[in-house]
Amino acid sequence: MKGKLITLEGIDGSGKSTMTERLRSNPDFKDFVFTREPTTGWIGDAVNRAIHSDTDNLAELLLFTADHAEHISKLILPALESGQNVISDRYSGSRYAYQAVTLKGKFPEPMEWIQQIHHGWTVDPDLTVLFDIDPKISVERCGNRGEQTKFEKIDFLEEVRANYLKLAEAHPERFVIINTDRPVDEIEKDVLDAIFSLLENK
Ligand SMILES: Nc1ncnc2c1ncn2[C@@H]1O[C@H](COP(=O)(O)OP(=O)(O)OP(=O)(O)O)[C@@H](O)[C@H]1O
Ligand SMILES: Cc1cn([C@H]2C[C@H](O)[C@@H](COP(=O)(O)O)O2)c(=O)[nH]c1=O
Repeated sequence: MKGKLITLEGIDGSGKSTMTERLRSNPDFKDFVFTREPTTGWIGDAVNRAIHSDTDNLAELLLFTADHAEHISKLILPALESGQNVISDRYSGSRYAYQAVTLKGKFPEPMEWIQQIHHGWTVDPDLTVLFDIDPKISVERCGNRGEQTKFEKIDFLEEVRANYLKLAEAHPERFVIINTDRPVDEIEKDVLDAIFSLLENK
């Protein structure tokens, strides 16, 4: 594969979409493919129905995972194979961090179980930028936006954050943790440093 896959991860309201828009309007990124999960396709629409309703947690994970499979085969792989760099606002890390909380008690080791069902077909990112912030701050930021998902609760997001930090500890070779309780310009500088350092080592 010739292109690089960069994913932006973090709890709700941590600033990923704000940064995605900054990168998208940066001329250095004009040839990058920007994408997101849940996707904007029909399976992504089904995911959005699930997260705004009382859907069974396992069914919800499987919908997110189906959306990921479609994303990989229709967009991620073709783009990378054609040499394009891809930036995804949320990706598999969201499943490992969020659904490991919703499926607590259903499986002895939910995060490992979820990772296992991705094995053999997912594409691991070359770089994951983890937008790290205290959920008390991010939930307050979300309060200033419109529609909320069922995940935007402080206690729940504390657990999601802990899962993200666990993933970052397990994969120091590709995770960069960025404190996003700071002005956007400062965050942007760190994000650009992380991305350019990956691309320089190509
Ligand atoms: N560094 C920052 N300082 C203050 N407010 C911010 C900062 N970054 C983003 N915000 C604001 O916080 C809110 C959430 O930001 P954003 O939508 O970028 O988060 P997100 O990580 O994409 O959230 P989600 O995953 O839930 O969609 C927005 O109202 C945004 O304007
Ligand atoms: C990909 C993915 C997402 N989620 C959660 C995270 C958010 O609460 C929503 C998506 O909303 P966004 O504001 O559009 O980012 O879904 C998840 O639980 N698992 C996933 O795999």
